[in-house]
Amino acid sequence: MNAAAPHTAALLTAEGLSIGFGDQTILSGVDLIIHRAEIVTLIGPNGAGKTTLLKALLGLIKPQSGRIHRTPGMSIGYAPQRMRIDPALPLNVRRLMTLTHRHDDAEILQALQETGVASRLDAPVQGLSGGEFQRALLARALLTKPDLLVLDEPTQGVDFAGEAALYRLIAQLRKHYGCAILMVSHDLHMVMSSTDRVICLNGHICCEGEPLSVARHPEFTSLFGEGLAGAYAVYTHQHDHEHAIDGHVCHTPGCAKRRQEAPQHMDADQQKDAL
Ligand SMILES: Nc1ncnc2c1ncn2[C@@H]1O[C@H](COP(=O)(O)OP(=O)(O)OP(=O)(O)O)[C@@H](O)[C@H]1O
Repeated sequence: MNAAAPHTAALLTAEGLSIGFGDQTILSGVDLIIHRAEIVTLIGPNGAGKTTLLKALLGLIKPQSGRIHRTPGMSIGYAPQRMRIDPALPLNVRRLMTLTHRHDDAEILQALQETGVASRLDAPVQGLSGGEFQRALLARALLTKPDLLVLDEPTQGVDFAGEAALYRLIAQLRKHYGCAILMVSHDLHMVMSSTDRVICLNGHICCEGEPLSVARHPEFTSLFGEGLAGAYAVYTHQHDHEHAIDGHVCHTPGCAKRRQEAPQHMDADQQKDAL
C-alpha cells in the first residue's frame, strides 16, 4: 500500500498551529497538509500531542495560534481513542451507531458490512471483542461518507493478527470511499507498511515523509531507538532465502523442500549432505 495514492489536491491544511491547555503549550509550529485519498499516520511517544492535534484538526479544540483550512463541504468521520460507555447502560451496536446522528437501518447495516461486523448489529456493545468494537467504531465513522477518516489508535485492544486485518481493512476503505485517512498509531511496524506518509510528533513535527525516509531520520531513531529502524529494515528486506519447516534457513532454491523430504533416518550431517 505504500504506492503513492493519487493525492494531489489538499483536503485540509494547517499552518503554524500552537495548541495547548491554559498556559501550557502542548504543540507548536505545526504545519501539515492532508491530501485527498492519502493515508497519513501520526506517531510519537505518549503525551506527544497526537490526540490533541487530531482534535484541533477536527475543530474540537481551538488552537492558541495558527490556522486550519478545511475544504468547504468536506465531511469528516472520526473514531476516537476512548469512548466511555457505562457498563450499566443497555447499549447495542445499532444504538451506538446513532448516538450522535440519525441514520436509517440500511445505512447502518451497510457500514457494519463494510467493516465485517454486521452480525453484531443487536449485540450489546459491552459484549464485543476488542477487534469487533474497533470495527464498530470504524463503521460509525463511515456513516458520514467521509472525505477524511480520522482514526485515533484504531487497533487498540486488538491482537497481532487482528491488527494486520484492520490495517488491510483501512486500506480497502480508502480505495472504496476514496477518502483520506489520518490516523494515530503506536504499531510502528504496521504503520511503516500501511501508510503513504508518516508524521513523527513530539511537541512539534520532528520529521515526516515516506515511511522509509522517516525510519532513517535521526529524530526518529532518537525517539524510538536505532533498533526500530533496523527492525524496519528487516521488515522490508528482500527475501533471499527459504525457511524449512524445522526453521533451518536455506540459501539455495528448493533446499527447504528437499530438507523436508529428506529421509528421517538420516542424522543431521547426512541430511546436510543430501542437500
Ligand atoms: N483537556 C486537557 N487538559 C489539559 N491537558 C491535556 C488535555 N488533553 C490532553 N492534555 C495533555 O496534553 C498532552 C498531550 O496529550 P495527548 O493525548 O494529545 O497525547 P498523545 O500523543 O495522544 O498521547 P498517547 O500516545 O498517550 O495517547 C498530555 O500531557 C496531556 O496530559
